[in-house]
Amino acid sequence: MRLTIRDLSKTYPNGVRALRGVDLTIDAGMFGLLGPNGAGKSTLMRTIATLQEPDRGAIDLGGLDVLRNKPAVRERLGYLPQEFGLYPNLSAEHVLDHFAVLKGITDARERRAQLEFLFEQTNLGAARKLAVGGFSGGMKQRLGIAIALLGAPRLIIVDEPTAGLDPTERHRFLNLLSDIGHDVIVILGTHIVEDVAELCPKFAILAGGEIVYTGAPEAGVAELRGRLWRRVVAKAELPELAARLHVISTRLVTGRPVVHVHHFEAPGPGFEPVAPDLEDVYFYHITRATRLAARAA
Ligand SMILES: Nc1ncnc2c1ncn2[C@@H]1O[C@H](COP(=O)(O)OP(=O)(O)OP(=O)(O)O)[C@@H](O)[C@H]1O
Repeated sequence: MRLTIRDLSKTYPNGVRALRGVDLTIDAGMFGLLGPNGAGKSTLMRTIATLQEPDRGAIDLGGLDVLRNKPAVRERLGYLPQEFGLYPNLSAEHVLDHFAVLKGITDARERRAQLEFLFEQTNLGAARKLAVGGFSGGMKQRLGIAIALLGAPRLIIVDEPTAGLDPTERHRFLNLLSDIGHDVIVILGTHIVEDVAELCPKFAILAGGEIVYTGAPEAGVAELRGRLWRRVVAKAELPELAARLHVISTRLVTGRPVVHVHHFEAPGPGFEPVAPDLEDVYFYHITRATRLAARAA
């Protein structure tokens, strides 16, 4: 199964260009879609999920033209949106059963079997009779993924699923995602770099509606090896450094700013080499795109 996206563009009526000629090829397995707030991740995922129209472009799912065969795509799709409401007084079992019917699983025995399996998989068995209004954020997200997994979808899209979860629930959720079959395409949209580092053999970075990087996390890290430098700086130095060098990030380490700079050799006294990680890859490509856009303007 392969998902191919070609030249996908979307401008909202207010003039925001949310997607600008997006090209992506996504094979079975976990695929991370990483980008800052407003990058266009939700727009891209909603378009793949047939919930909104692009202005231009094509999407193909294993030979199926997604934009022209929406009902057929929906049969193969599981989608966990960023925000979703559930009737708070209904039990988890009632909710899941209801969505199973909507998904077209009309045979009662088949529906029972799927509910058993999904409550087991999402570790919500003990809570199935409880009203969802009392669920924690993590339980709600796990119920959301159970809903998305109904009907054994071939394409699963989850939008920012770990935002707001505590570390225990976040790990539980990521483990759950990693257990989904390997012959299924799972697109994980997130702004959390560690989610991608922990789960995704392939990923893309979306910034300003454009794909600015796509590949394997290790390849992205390898490209930066030997080109990354760090230095503890005074806050007052930052503007001058940023004007002169490609500063990819400024982090506070025990209250003092530490810059990471992309440069082919040591950029000056006091800089020491640093081994890149995926966060550096993310910041490098985001800042590079911003610099290129500023130069073109
Ligand atoms: N319905 C809409 N009408 C107008 N502008 C929109 C609409 N939906 C999104 N946008 C704008 O399009 C851009 C991309 O939004 P989108 O929600 O796709 O980004 P995102 O990467 O998912 O961000 P976030 O993580 O904040 O949800 C943003 O500038 C956003 O304000």
